[in-house]
Amino acid sequence: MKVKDLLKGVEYFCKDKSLLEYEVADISFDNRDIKENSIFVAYKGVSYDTHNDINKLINDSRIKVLVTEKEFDFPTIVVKNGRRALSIISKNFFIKNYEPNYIGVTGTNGKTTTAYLINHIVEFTGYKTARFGTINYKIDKELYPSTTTTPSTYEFYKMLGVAEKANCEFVVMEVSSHALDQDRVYGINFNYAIYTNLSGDHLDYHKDLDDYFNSKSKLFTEYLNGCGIVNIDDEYGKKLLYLIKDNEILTYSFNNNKANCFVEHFDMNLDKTDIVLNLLGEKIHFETSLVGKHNIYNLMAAILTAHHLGIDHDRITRAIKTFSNVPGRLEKLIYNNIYIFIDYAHTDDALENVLSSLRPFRKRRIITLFGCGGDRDKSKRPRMAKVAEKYSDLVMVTSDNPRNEDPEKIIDGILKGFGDKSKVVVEPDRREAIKLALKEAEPEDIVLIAGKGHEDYQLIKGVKYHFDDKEEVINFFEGK
Ligand SMILES: CC(=O)N[C@H]1[C@@H](OP(=O)(O)OP(=O)(O)OC[C@H]2O[C@@H](n3ccc(=O)[nH]c3=O)[C@H](O)[C@@H]2O)O[C@H](CO)[C@@H](O)[C@@H]1O[C@H](C)C(=O)N[C@@H](C)C(=O)N[C@H](CCC(=O)O)C(=O)O
Ligand SMILES: Nc1ncnc2c1ncn2[C@@H]1O[C@H](COP(=O)(O)OP(=O)(O)OP(=O)(O)O)[C@@H](O)[C@H]1O
Ligand SMILES: N[C@H](CCC[C@H](N)C(=O)O)C(=O)O
Ligand SMILES: [Mg+2]
Repeated sequence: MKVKDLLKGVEYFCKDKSLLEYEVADISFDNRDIKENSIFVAYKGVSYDTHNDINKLINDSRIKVLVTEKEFDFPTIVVKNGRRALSIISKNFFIKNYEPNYIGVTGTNGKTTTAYLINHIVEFTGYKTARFGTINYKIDKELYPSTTTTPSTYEFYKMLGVAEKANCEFVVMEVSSHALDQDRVYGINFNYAIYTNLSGDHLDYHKDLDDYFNSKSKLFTEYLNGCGIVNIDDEYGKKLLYLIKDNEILTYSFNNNKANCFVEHFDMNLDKTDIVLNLLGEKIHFETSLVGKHNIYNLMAAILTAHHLGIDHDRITRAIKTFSNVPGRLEKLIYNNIYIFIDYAHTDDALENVLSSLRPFRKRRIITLFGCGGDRDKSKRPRMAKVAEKYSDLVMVTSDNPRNEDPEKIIDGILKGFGDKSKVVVEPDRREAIKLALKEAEPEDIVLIAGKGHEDYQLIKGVKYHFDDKEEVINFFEGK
């Protein structure tokens, strides 16, 4: 493709116009992965600035043209923002004329579940979809491993190119605060933007909660051209209402009857929930295998979206009835009448939601096992301990993904949050900790194994080991 065609929609300055006439075969942006005959886009990233390698890059024969954020004493194409340029260049390279219905979900918790629900309802209705998120990326029936919750911009547009060829009419995706901050989806106009909630997480990356919120709100203020769907039980959700301009807004709340969707009635046990919602004045009654009050929020967000898309209520309720579960989200296993739940709760808010949902069904004890990820927000560690202590009869503190941190140090951070350590057991080896928890459990106990959900690995000092909470439970009881 010609460089000038790749640059359509990018503001640039180029002294040597002949660069624009070059033909390139791919896009590069990483010095460890330079493609033959490519245009290289340099930018200052979170931890690395490829401008520092410019002298090597200019002499690399695989690179035909360089796009930079500053001028050098050799010709480059100069742009103000390299990340944004990379997004538009990737879009022009991979996509021809693709205008599906884009549905983006953001918020601290509930993105994956809400995106799965929406995707399911839309597929049930007969549309072809693409879905991007934490667990995997899906294009029609094809699954791809997920790298980050929202793919990097190059990967994102590459996948959209595949979705275009597969004629997917919908793209349902999680849009993380990191992705918004890093312009990974720059170039897309979302038809729907959904806000779930905001609570303490990622404060290693974002300066504070307001900064975290500002990144999330970009989905509504910069990327939305359609309908915003907002949880108004959340304080930041209320703020968001004032920021959304020139777009329709639909709201949801548990019991605020001024919201466009709220709960009239619900009846929940550990297997299913029966719900009556008020949906823009009409009652909608359905049963779901999802449990937990937080999932009612996810359901409201999904149902509002489906309703606005014009999907009739009967079809929505039938779709929800056939929705089984999201892997690793309150995934239930029962052995010897012990109820074991695997859940991805890795923030205090998520843990609070899950444990407060399980607590009413406690016949005997609640045993909670969790750890915290290394190289991630340290402030959530003691807060998670506090929540675990509040709802549990026994807490097993272990490792999550230590990454490059010392597991003992992470555990020390967690232990600071407990008021009373008498019901806390520490076992840094997650496999051993799961065994201990299950050995300890007796019929009618509830065991919550939190933090890793669907993950089938453990990251320790740069090495990815196979590890799967669910597999550990099955092995324990089935003696493998
Ligand atoms: C901190 C962070 O978010 N980093 C992400 C970000 O990095 P960045 O673009 O700023 O890149 P950088 O590492 O500073 O590098 C800048 C440039 O130099 C290049 N480079 C870099 C290193 C090098 O040796 N050579 C080199 O050429 C890079 O390719 C890039 O072009 O952009 C990259 C591409 O989009 C991401 O892969 C990378 O995610 C890292 C791997 C990561 O772990 N991110 C996590 C925290 C994350 O994004 N999580 C969110 C939220 C999950 C949730 O919702 O809870 C997610 O969306 O998954
Ligand atoms: N609406 C919600 N409000 C609060 N907590 C929730 C909600 N939905 C799910 N959770 C809790 O958060 C965990 C993660 O849920 P989910 O994967 O749907 O969220 P996510 O936003 O995609 O998370 P991540 O950013 O880690 O991918 C669940 O396992 C559950 O414990
Ligand atoms: N998207 C989240 C996932 C955390 C999952 C948890 N198991 C951990 O490793 O901390 C993050 O990257 O912070
Ligand atoms: Mg997710």
